Amino acid sequence: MNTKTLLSLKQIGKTFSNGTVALQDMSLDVHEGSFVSLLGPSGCGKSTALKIVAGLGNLTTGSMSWPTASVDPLGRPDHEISFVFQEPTLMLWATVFDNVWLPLRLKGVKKKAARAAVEEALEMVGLQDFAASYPRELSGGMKMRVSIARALVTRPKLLLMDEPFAALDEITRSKLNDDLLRLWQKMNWTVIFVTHSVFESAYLSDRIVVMAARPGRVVADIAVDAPYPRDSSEFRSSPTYTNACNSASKALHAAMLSGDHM
Ligand SMILES: Nc1ncnc2c1ncn2[C@@H]1O[C@H](COP(=O)(O)OP(=O)(O)OP(=O)(O)O)[C@@H](O)[C@H]1O
Repeated sequence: MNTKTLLSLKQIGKTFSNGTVALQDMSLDVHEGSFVSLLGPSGCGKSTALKIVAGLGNLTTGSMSWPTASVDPLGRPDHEISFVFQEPTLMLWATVFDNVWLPLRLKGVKKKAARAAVEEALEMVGLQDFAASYPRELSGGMKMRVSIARALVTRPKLLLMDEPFAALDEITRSKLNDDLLRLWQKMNWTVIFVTHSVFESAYLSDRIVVMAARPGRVVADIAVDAPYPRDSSEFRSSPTYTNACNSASKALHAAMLSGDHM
């Protein structure tokens, strides 16, 4: 396993101007190529942590560093992060192709020059035949696939996913879980995945970081020591999966008792 540290958070804290302590003393080293889930009750700071990693929010205390990544003069990783949100956030008036082209377009890449990359991204998520479709013509799962294609068209090193499948039905979610794992292995990404689901975190990740609220903090760090690819039915009935679910459930339960997140 790769043990190079891609991202290091050292005792980071975030207090919003209204006084809410969204994160306190959060430390986390994320290894290159790992799949880390942030699991926790509502309000424990999962999204805040993800936004800070994406450079979308400032730290109040602590530090964040990228020991192995190339960085710009402000210390931000250079074009290597993509973000996938719970809502696909597609442009409804634009075709699937144009939606996926957007991140490249924002970097000044013309449509013709972007064509190969967009087509490759669509193929990776199984939507090569839908380039000319509009979002209204797609199912919820397909819209999320477009959102993932848009995230991977820039070939990111780190993929940040904020409850990407939470709004989908169980079957679609399970299929997208498998497709995500397949892509993760193929693309050699590092993934930080926010979820409320113990089962999803245990199925997907090699590490589950459990957080508690008020103040948002890390309360458990659970390794899911099983190789990939994970055969869905076999892995879900394995002791490793069951133990990971039990440990994560217990930690989550304790986290919920320790916070007044109701
Ligand atoms: N811009 C903001 N201003 C003030 N408080 C905020 C802001 N954004 C988030 N918070 C608060 O910070 C805390 C952490 O929020 P955050 O969205 O990171 O939690 P979360 O774990 O992602 O929750 P959920 O699972 O419900 O999405 C919450 O108490 C939230 O109300």
